[in-house]
Amino acid sequence: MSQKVDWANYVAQTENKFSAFSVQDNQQKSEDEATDSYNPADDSLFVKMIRKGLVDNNNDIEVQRKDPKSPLYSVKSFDALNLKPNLLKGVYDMGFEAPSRIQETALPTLLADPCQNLIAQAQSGTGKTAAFVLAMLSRVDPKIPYPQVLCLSPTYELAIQTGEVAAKMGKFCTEIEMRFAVRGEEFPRGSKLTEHILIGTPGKVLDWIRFKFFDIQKIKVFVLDEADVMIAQQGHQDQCIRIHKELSPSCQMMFFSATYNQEVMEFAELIVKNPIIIRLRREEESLDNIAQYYVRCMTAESKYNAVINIYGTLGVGQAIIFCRTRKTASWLAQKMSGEGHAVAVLNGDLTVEQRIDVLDRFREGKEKVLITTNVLSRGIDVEQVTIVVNFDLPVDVQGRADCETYLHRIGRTGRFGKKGIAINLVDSEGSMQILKEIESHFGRKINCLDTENSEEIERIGQ
Ligand SMILES: Nc1ncnc2c1ncn2[C@@H]1O[C@H](COP(=O)(O)OP(=O)(O)OP(=O)(O)O)[C@@H](O)[C@H]1O
Repeated sequence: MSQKVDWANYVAQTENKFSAFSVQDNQQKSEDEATDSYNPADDSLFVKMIRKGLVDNNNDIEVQRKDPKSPLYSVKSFDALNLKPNLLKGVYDMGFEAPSRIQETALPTLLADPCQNLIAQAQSGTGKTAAFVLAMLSRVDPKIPYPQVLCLSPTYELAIQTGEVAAKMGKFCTEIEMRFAVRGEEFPRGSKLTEHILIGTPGKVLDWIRFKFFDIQKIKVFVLDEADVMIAQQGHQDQCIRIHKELSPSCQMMFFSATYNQEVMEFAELIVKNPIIIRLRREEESLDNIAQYYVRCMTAESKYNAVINIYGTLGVGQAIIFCRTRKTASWLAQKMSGEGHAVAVLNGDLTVEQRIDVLDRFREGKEKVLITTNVLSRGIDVEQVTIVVNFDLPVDVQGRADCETYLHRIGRTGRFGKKGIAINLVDSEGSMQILKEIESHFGRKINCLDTENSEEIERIGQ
């Protein structure tokens, strides 16, 4: 597939990304100076506990595939899914041996003739991207030189990642071309796009519709990745609905996400005509392969120490730490890197080039820890992430538990059946309350990591 993307555009030119930090040391100072009952002897116990949980991280995928309760369960092979030979070649070239449950169930619907609309839910890291990318590539007629498939993602990074998956899968479909519709991609007025697939973010796509760079009526497949946040009022509803309204009534709709709350699902069913719906029961939403814990950290110092301890457990793995605000993320990154730890920060303060550079470096393992905000909570796929830390628990604008964001955040580990650990730092009665809400929402116990309780050591590895 010839991608008309100037990759150099996406590579950061800046030598020192940390210069973009807005350091808020003063704001944190009083917390940092607070005394703490922290005991260095706890370190080794804590480290041992986490390491034990990650021993044997190569959960046997074959075993999971044969377990009907697993999201990786499948009875078919890729050969049985009626994919074009060059696509099948691409799938096998990526090292995929068999489809996951969502791939096996969604693809026959997505490839059926006449085409069917689909609203699909599957757990994070279980191959939704591959499912809709295969459908996108299958539906293209490469002989017609204009955009026929439009895929929207909530963030720049996710659009780029999806494009990279499409490029790999379509490696042998050399006649298919695609274009990113993201910040930084500019055209002279009057231009017409000739690529078959557009992958982008809603704002840029709306601009391109307005400038008539392509004819939205000719789009025959419309994919919404992270569909719930794309159509939620607090998310990108305005822009996505404006795009959706311009589509031809015969356009095939494909909505994918790991989460849909009731309200969002009702809205999705309103805007998608006669959809096939693949849904999970609440108790199926969180994955067994991600062990969830919380640590009580009643002072800023003990929160910071917990992060340092977790850093010490990483071995060959990597961690993503989620903070509520850009300020906290920058403060934490600077404090850690100031003490010689290999960490990076990715938040909205950085330019898009810097953001993609940070993510690339993290993927290459140059930094062990990525400190970020909700901007990276969804979709980002980095196989070696073994630990996710919620430095701050996710809350909505009213300050209530944001269970959907929680699930997406912890889903940055435990990709495709691997083992992962999610650790929540609880720093007040309020955050304990939020943790309890999350626990009862998913009906899953989040265990306390008590560094003085050696029985925990036994439990965490099971
Ligand atoms: N059939 C398969 N066999 C082996 N690996 C696969 C298969 N399908 C997908 N993967 C791998 O699993 C990982 C997770 O897949 P993907 O990113 O598509 O998950 P997702 O369901 O879209 O996750 P999220 O909800 O976080 O967006 C990726 O690294 C992908 O390459």
